[in-house]
Amino acid sequence: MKVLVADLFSQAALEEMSNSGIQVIYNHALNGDSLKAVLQSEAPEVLVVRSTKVTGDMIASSPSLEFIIRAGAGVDNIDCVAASKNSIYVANCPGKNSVAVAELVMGHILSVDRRLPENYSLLKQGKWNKGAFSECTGIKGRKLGIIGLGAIGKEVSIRAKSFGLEVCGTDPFVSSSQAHALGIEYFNTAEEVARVSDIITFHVPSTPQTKGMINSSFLALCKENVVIINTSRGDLANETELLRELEAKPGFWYACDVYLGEPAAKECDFVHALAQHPKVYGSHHIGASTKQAETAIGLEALRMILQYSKTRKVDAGNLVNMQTTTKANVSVNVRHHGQALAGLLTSLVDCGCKVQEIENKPFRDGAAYTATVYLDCKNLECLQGIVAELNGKEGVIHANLVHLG
Ligand SMILES: O=C(O)C(=O)COP(=O)(O)O
Repeated sequence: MKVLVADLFSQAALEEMSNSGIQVIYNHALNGDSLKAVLQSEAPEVLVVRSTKVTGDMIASSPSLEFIIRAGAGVDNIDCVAASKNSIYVANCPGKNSVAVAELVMGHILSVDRRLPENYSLLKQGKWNKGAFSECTGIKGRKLGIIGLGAIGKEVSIRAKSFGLEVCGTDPFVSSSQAHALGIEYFNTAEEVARVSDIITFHVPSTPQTKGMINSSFLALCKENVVIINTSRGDLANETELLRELEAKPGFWYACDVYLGEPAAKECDFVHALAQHPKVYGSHHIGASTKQAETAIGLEALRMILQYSKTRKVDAGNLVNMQTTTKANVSVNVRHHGQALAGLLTSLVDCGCKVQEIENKPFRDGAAYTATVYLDCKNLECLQGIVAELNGKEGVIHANLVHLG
């Protein structure tokens, strides 16, 4: 099997890949036309990228391609629709860079609070000004709002709590009971989080629902001195409105790792109104750029490549295309409570479903239980299997699955 790795990638994973008999082509400088040309000339079956853009045009003109791996979390740099149309799998490496991103978020929180970048720059200019920083608030006891309680949001919460922050959050795919179990105050909407938080950090992918969500109306709900942190994607912010609010509200600060129109080149000039704004602390999209995260991601990509070379299959949990996000409702009528519901929930989670809500008032004999789950079509098949199995179980009168589309 031939694998093209077209981005910076873990050396250990590259070596392991070659040792496993995989033919590896490694060229992290490939981009745009040069990537398209190598896809055609080398005809790899697998392509591994980080933020390098994989366009529909590249996909359509690479008949050898079977599998694209995003060595990271977000897959918005890959034309997943074109990949699906061409029967090419796309998979990511969920959770493998979460700690690295959460660590960066803590860095930004502390940087804004203690004005670390100004501290450095004054000293570099040969100036001492202890008095300039006496207004810093401190973060203990302040409220952190987390928009998106997935793998990264959870890691942020763990670290924030150890700094004494109170944590609240929202996520349509996480139930209030799951959030409470993590010690997170749960809200149904981002707007509710905005009203109560001193610092708000975003950990959602770029989707039609999340694009532009950091805008004037969201910021109007926030406290005057709010700090917003965006390490997710640049397009979550409406940068024009954000810049206007930074001017209008003296106490409002923004810290980010991501920007609209981020350069494809690893090193170049970057003149950007937000990045250069005095009340914005920025980093260079380095959230995942730790050796630890790179190794974890590299090994996960390697695991998938080896699995794919043997079975031509991709783990459902990693597969991000060939499916649409869909909603289903599962109801189970039980004759006696047994383990039916607990088992159902575990199986749902095992098959990759995110349980949104469960009306599981105290177990009662003869009761009906309902779970609304968001899942992938791929997992729908798996869910159908679980429901069929439940119907054969002792104590279950009837299990039903309604696909809500
Ligand atoms: O994993 C992600 O979604 C990231 O944004 C990390 O980006 P990178 O792999 O460093 O280009």
